[in-house]
Amino acid sequence: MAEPGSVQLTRVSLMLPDSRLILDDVSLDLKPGTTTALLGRSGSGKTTLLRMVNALVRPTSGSVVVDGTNVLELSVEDLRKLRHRVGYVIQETGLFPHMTIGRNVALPLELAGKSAAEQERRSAELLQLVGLDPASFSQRHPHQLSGGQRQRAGLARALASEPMLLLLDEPFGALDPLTRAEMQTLLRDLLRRVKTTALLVTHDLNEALFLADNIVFMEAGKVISRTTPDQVRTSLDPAIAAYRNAAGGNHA
Ligand SMILES: Nc1ncnc2c1ncn2[C@@H]1O[C@H](COP(=O)(O)OP(=O)(O)OP(=O)(O)O)[C@@H](O)[C@H]1O
Repeated sequence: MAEPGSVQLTRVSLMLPDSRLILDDVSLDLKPGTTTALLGRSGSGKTTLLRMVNALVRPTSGSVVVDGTNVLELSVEDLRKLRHRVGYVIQETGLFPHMTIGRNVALPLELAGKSAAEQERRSAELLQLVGLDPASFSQRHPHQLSGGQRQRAGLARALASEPMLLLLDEPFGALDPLTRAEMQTLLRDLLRRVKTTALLVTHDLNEALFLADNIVFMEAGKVISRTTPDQVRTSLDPAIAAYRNAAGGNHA
């Protein structure tokens, strides 16, 4: 039996109807409880690859296996169940604007059939966990929060269903450097505590070095290097050295 949170993408490619090859024979193996960062230039295919994990994008060839199950063969109903077990955080948070923060965070719990009391209790606990005082934030709407606070609420919602897998697509891309550093520390602490598998798309090498166990570099739809933070810090590979030089280095 596959361990919860294991992910194997094997030789996936995506060719668009106009014959553009967006992903070219990419394989990725995420071990349970580890964090993998995808780094690469804009347009190299990082988001597309991440979205393949929960079948938001389907490859034209190759397989996508989560917890031992080929997600490309799942029924609509089973795919829905799988997505409930996957936390998804994007730059724009995806919070519903017409719902309060408390309701937004509780939504996965409601979908999982939890009682109203349980939803309220867990939602307050999760807000606390990401550093938002429930008494002050539960009843507000997303537009009444700063970008950083919204990102915290988005993270709380992603954690609500105790996900086996967290997909993080440039989660802190829109934040100022100080708030971003705060959120990176928060995420690192959370990842250590909840021990979920995580896949992080980022442009920021320092973010990858700070958060990830494994770093995968992409270029033009291909994986060009699979490394670890320690290897990146000392690598003589010119492509990796170029990233290092561009990043300057604060967490590294
Ligand atoms: N639905 C789509 N239809 C057509 N082309 C697409 C679609 N989605 C992505 N692409 C193209 O696929 C390529 C890879 O896009 P993707 O968003 O995966 O890159 P990325 O590495 O995440 O970029 P960024 O860092 O800018 O977010 C780009 O050339 C993009 O224009």
